[in-house]
Amino acid sequence: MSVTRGLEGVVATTSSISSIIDDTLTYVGYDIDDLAENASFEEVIYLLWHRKLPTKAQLEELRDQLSAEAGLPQEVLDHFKMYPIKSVHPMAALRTAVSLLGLYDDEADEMSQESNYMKAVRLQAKIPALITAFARIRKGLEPIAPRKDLGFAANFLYMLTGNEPEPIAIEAFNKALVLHADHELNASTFTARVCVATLSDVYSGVTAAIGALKGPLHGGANEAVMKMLSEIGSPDNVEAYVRGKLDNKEKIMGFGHRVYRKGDPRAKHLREMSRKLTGLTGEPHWYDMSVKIEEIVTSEKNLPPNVDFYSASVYHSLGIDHDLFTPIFALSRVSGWLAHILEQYDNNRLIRPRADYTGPGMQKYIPISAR
Ligand SMILES: CC(=O)SCCNC(=O)CCNC(=O)[C@H](O)C(C)(C)COP(=O)(O)OP(=O)(O)OC[C@H]1O[C@@H](n2cnc3c(N)ncnc32)[C@H](O)[C@@H]1OP(=O)(O)O
Ligand SMILES: O=C([O-])CC(=O)C(=O)O
Repeated sequence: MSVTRGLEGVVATTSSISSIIDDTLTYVGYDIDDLAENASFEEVIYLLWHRKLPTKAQLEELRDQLSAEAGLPQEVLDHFKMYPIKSVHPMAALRTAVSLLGLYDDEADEMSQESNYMKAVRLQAKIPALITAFARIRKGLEPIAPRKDLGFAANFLYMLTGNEPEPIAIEAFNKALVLHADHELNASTFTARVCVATLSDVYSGVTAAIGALKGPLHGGANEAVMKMLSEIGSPDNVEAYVRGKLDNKEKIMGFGHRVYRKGDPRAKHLREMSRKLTGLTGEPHWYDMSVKIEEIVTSEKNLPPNVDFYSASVYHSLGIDHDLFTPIFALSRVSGWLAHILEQYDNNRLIRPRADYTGPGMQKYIPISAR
């Protein structure tokens, strides 16, 4: 048997949701640059789930459904209060809470297309409520219900802080959500598909995907980037810090990618947002440090930044706690996970590769008294 480590380059499914060809990312054939500049996140959700952009009426219907499904069972809110709330990571809380949500959905195991679609709507609507409720409860604050007059991006920031966000914050956050929504067969999406290919339920698929996204080689890198920027502290310290890490053969978080070679097309949008927002908050050093890191890593290792690198300083500039960065990635990416889960159910086959066994040959059982 020949083994492809990390399944690099292995084509494991067909999909009509998103594609990466020659470093160009498209959702259903729409270039990510076009969508980032023009689309609302709700339009992108519709696009990923229906493979077409919505009409005004279809978009309104989706917005109404999301708004109607945003409430959380009281049991889930009470559960947060049982967690070691000061120390638990919000990604672990989200993973557990999504699994718990499944217990309060009477249709969790119902497998019809309509029922699975409505579970997708429910999860997309409730995940922002879960993240913001957790973020508030751990600070001793009450959760805030979403407002009907605000869009998805604005509502998240509103539910987090209780304040109506500035237009520039809404624009930046919407763009970040659009950019993170789907990404072909990345690790968390593959995890979701493997899980539901056993004909397990939607909640199990999303719970598994959150677990995969949490790791620092995947979605967890955005929080790790902010930790690195905070440790560096000032542009003057970048050179010594980065060269020290590279000399020690340590990875610089937010750089490199399994698929992109020339660069991640999402990074330039986040870079520009980082420049703008850090200027507006009077903290340009976050951007200046990031640019200096990029210069060194690109010239020394020929590794361009990925989507996680500049998203860190963008979210920081929006006043978001650093450990919420990866849950925010999940809040966007769940739209893609759900599209892939529905696609997997529509044309399912169990996903079960093989392993090349490297352990000992046949052995005879030795009784414990003789070992
Ligand atoms: C949304 C996302 O998931 S985007 C990715 C987010 N993750 C990160 O930013 C974490 C940092 N980056 C990485 O760990 C990697 O680039 C990955 C995991 C994203 C992709 O990695 P892979 O395709 O598996 O490449 P792999 O880890 O095997 O690295 C190949 C070589 O490049 C080096 N390399 C890769 N990324 C980095 C990095 N960020 N910093 C320094 N060196 C790196 C490796 O050390 C390795 O060098 P070697 O051949 O001399 O041993
Ligand atoms: O595709 C990948 O391997 C990781 C990534 O960039 C993403 O999930 O957005």
